[in-house]
Amino acid sequence: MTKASSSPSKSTLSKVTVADHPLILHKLSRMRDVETGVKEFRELAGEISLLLAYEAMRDLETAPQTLSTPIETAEFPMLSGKKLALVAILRAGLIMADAIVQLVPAAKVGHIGLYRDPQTLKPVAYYSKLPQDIAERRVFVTDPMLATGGSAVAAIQTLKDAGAQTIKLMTILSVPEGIAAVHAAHPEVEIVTAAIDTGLNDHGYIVPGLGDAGDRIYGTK
Ligand SMILES: O=P(O)(O)OC[C@H]1O[C@H](OP(=O)(O)OP(=O)(O)O)[C@H](O)[C@@H]1O
Ligand SMILES: O=c1cc[nH]c(=O)[nH]1
Ligand SMILES: [Mg+2]
Repeated sequence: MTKASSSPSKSTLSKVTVADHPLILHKLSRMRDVETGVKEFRELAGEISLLLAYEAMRDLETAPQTLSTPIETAEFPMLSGKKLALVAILRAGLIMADAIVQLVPAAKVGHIGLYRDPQTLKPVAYYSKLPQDIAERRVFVTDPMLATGGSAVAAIQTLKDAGAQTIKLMTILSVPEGIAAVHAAHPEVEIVTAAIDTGLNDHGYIVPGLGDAGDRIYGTK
């Protein structure tokens, strides 16, 4: 039996935040359970995504704005700075972006379609649609699984090619191999994840993991 995710709080890895809040860990354990069905799996993925966004967006800028409460007029913090974009790596990342957009409804949403070839484990690109002003936005890339890192590396490169400059990667499960791959290719990209698992099996699946996230979200297996 593998010991599940004993990642250090807030991580000691540079540029990696492990959001190991008890609520997140409990929900993640429910997601891992092979008995958890499609409906609950989706709900849990959405709930964890909201909690991860709380952590990932902690450094959003605010600026004081003058407002009147029913009691008095004063200055209060409102979001300022760069506008936001959520970019989902299809398919599985869509569930995260769909949840997070509830928190930041003015964010634009981009989609990058990639699937991992089961033999080579290399990402195959099949779609890309990004906000035209992506260069001016803070970008949060969403994908529940960071395994070999090939998909995240490719997606971030697509974003950079389109002009994106400020990019954070949000994942539910990561492994050291995937984190290393992202940081080898894109050292400045911060990663916010719920857990860092042990590693990968011979098929490139995260161990102990939760299986194929896309298949579990969409019921395709
Ligand atoms: O780090 P990597 O080794 O690249 O693996 C991670 C990728 O694999 C999964 O997508 P998948 O290819 O299964 O596509 P799907 O979301 O359509 O199921 C997952 O959602 C990531 O995008
Ligand atoms: O464990 C894994 C690895 C890649 N993609 C998944 O969906 N799950
Ligand atoms: Mg999949």
